[in-house]
Amino acid sequence: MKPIAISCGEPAGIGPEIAATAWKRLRGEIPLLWLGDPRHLPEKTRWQAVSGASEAARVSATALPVLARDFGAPAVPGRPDPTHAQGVIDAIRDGVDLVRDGHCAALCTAPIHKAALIDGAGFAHPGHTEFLADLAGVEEVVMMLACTALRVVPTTIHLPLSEVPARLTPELLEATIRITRDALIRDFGIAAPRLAIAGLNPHAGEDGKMGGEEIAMISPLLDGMRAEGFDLAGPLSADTMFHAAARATYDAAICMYHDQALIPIKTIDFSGGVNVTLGLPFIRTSPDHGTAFGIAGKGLADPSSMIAAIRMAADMAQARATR
Ligand SMILES: NC(=O)C1=CN([C@@H]2O[C@H](COP(=O)(O)OP(=O)(O)OC[C@H]3O[C@@H](n4cnc5c(N)ncnc54)[C@H](O)[C@@H]3O)[C@@H](O)[C@H]2O)C=CC1
Ligand SMILES: NCC(=O)COP(=O)(O)O
Repeated sequence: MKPIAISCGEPAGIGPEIAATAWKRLRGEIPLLWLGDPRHLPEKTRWQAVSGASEAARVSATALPVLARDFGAPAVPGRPDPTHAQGVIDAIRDGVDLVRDGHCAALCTAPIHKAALIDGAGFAHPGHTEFLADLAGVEEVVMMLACTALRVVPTTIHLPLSEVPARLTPELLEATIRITRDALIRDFGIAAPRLAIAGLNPHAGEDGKMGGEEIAMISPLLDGMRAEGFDLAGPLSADTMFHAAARATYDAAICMYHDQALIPIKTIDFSGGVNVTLGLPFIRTSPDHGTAFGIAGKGLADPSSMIAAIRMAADMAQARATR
């Protein structure tokens, strides 16, 4: 198979070390191509500079293939350096180009420190999700986090909580539901996806006594989409839709804002969760965690989520190739 491109992420975080460990565990199984400055990899990493994806596919069983960029300076674990910011952004761009041009099967991004990119390079996006949508020229994309026990989707993503109600429009919620359902069918092999939709307010608004968005917007939209054949439950109380028996009734939970979606999944399975962007013209996954500055460079980082993200990218690519 073609390699999975891995963008380096924040060099002062755990991204380089979990990519190196993931290569050790996956070599011989999934070819990789790491994009970044090789000085930022752990010292003992067995890596090899390559000129592109086909060379990466050949060497990946014996060394971590690296498409090298010079970021100008080594990294100090835990201390992001603003001079690295442009290199971090360029590595993501390289990954997108490799995947869009058909050289790599998918892109798996290591975590970035958003503030460092904003301060160091004027990065205009709150995260990969929005940046990748911009690079792909796509209006609407969806963030989904998935583990064995749960899939969650935040309808609004990287927003201050105070801005959520105004940004939560029927158009956005409808697009989120449609993109999620299409992806569950296409990439996750679920023929008739069941979606559970959270309310915004406590007790899903308690019949309008604790907020009006459910009655005014969410319920009418869901009714209209049910008439079209969508299998939708809700709006549901967010506090009671994530226990095991409730999870068994749906394939993905559509939530109204970031923490409503991410707290349950990171609580249930922090090490196995994968962040996947739906609605892009290419495959992108990522570990569910961030840069973990406190443990960077200490050999303590758990590579499980990165490995799960690479495996999911490879599985999605395989599924698309065989259809
Ligand atoms: N996809 C991305 O680029 C993401 C980037 N971030 C960024 O990461 C930075 C730090 O965010 P935080 O909220 O502190 O979350 P974090 O996930 O970096 O850390 C939260 C806690 O989990 C631990 N942890 C995280 N990953 C671990 C691993 N693989 N093994 C062992 N322990 C691990 C950390 O040591 C810390 O105690 C922020 O700048 C945030 O924006 C956060 C999430 C995703
Ligand atoms: N909390 C999830 C997160 O911040 C990941 O964002 P993105 O960089 O994948 O858009």
